[in-house]
Amino acid sequence: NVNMSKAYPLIDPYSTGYLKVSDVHTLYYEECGNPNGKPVVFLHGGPGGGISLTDRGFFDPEFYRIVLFDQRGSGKSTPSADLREKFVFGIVLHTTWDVVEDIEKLRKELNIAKWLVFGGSWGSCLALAYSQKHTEQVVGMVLRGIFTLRKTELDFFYQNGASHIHPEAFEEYLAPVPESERDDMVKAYHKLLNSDDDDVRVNAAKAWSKWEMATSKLIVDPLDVAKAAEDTWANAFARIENHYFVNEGWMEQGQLLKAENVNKIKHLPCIIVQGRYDIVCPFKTAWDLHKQWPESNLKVVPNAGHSSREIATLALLVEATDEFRGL
Ligand SMILES: CNCC(=O)c1nnc(C(C)(C)C)o1
Repeated sequence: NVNMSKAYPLIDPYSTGYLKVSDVHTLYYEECGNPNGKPVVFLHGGPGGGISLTDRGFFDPEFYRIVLFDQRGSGKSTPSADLREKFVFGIVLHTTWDVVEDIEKLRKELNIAKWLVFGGSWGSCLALAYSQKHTEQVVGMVLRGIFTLRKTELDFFYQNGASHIHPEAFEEYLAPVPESERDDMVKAYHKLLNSDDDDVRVNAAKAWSKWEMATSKLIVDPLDVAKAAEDTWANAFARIENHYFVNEGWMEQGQLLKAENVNKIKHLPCIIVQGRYDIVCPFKTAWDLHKQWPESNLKVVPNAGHSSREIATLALLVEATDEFRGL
């Protein structure tokens, strides 16, 4: 029952494809809207969340060449939930920086020189990492629910913080973890999500995913919670998220918020849309980013949580992409 009233029509792609980006991974991507329009790339959350039909609705299809893709291991990209970067003796696992380069590979495949970058939650983290590394390819940024994988951010949501707002859902999230291991939930879930026992792995993936889907909106949406019960989706979402969080995104603490890195992109137009009551990626991180980047246009949604699909948040995101048609 997602109210997409402010969104653009959910059009069909005019082109879809698969792009091999490494020994292991092939990405699914789709292009919607105007083939000759201004390019925009949509970076989904999670990581591991994959794109959804409704993600097309943030952009004016007559104006934008809308590029959406499932990041490695996510959605229709293959192999699902695979954490490996390459097949070599011993295991080399993929990192944030491999995904940053995947975006570049896709951009070149589509013969795009520069594009607007749109990303929420993990997508905002990836957008910051990408734009700070490939600044010349970015014309502007629309960011939502700012997330930079600092330990304080991860602790708030996965250990002790959001649990005070949703204690009953948190008890379900705790359930698969032995009491003796509950002092480090991300580490405990890493064991469960990489178990050789399929039942243990899938059960943990559903519990991990349900915790996030039950807390993403100010008013809990049963449809979101139901999504967490889909085995394949939950497995990819949980395994990939946990893999990135155990490694704190392969970034120094606060790296994306450091002046030396924000200064690389602060000349770019940027609109930040942040729910006041976002308990998945609390407002503090958006505030820290804005203080480092005062030129960014911070829009606080007074009656929203984390999701891009809460009505007021969605409206501001569409307003932002409409405004950036003038870039
Ligand atoms: C900690 N993960 C936050 C995030 O990136 C995220 N939250 N919800 C999503 C989906 C909409 C992709 C489920 O992603």
